[in-house]
Amino acid sequence: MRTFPETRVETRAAVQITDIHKFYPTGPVKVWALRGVSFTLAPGSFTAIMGPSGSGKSTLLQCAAGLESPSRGRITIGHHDISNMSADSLTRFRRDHIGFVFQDYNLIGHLDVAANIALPLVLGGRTLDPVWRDELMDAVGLSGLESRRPGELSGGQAQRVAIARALATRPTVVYADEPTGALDSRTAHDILDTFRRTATQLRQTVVIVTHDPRVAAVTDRVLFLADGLVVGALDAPTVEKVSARVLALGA
Ligand SMILES: Nc1ncnc2c1ncn2[C@@H]1O[C@H](COP(=O)(O)OP(=O)(O)OP(=O)(O)O)[C@@H](O)[C@H]1O
Repeated sequence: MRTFPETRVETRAAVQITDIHKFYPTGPVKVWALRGVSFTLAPGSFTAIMGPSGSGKSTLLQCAAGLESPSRGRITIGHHDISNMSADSLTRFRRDHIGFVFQDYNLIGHLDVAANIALPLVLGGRTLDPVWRDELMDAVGLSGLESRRPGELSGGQAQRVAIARALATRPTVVYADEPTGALDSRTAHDILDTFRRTATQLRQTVVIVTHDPRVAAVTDRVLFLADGLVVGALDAPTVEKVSARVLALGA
């Protein structure tokens, strides 16, 4: 496989999350999904977020990506504080600087694979460099499927299109919610390898939510959430160490 063509040089934190709170107004009772989460991610780092069901993982990812507004706290991506951006600025900023792999892929049914992958660039008035497109297609194992429509893909292939689309703009940070959930173990391994190489070679910051200790063990650092708080972190994780922490949290 070829190497990625470009290296980003960043001098400060790629992502800074400061004291994020988030509640959902559900009837008379507020549900506090996040209750004061702070952490910093270095450029090129690969981080997993784990925790029991309902601990706030998806909410944290959505807030960190500017898809949900936190009730309180600050989120900085590169040099930009996204917490105070107008809706229009945030939409543009997200398109250029933040990649997001949704659990249900969010592919456009009437566009083929190549057009789905190029979409974030096209929406911003740009085109996808064909060399980079081929690198991406190769990296996620989709070469030859450029003309297929999402309805003609398996779940795993659709997920890989979503990942390639999230990487297409070479964003500062890529978030992925359970990115290997629908994949067989070989493809999951290839996808994790792609994330690992983009993190290392592009200095692209990658954050994934996962329930799988084998997936978390591929990352540099695991953050553990419980009841809307970061309750622990594990550097240089192994399957055994992650499993032990997960067990202790009752995840
Ligand atoms: N749109 C919403 N409206 C109301 N409550 C919500 C909403 N989204 C999430 N919640 C609540 O916020 C809390 C955190 O949910 P979240 O989906 O972030 O957890 P999670 O750790 O990702 O869970 P899972 O592993 O089951 O996906 C839960 O109590 C959940 O019920």
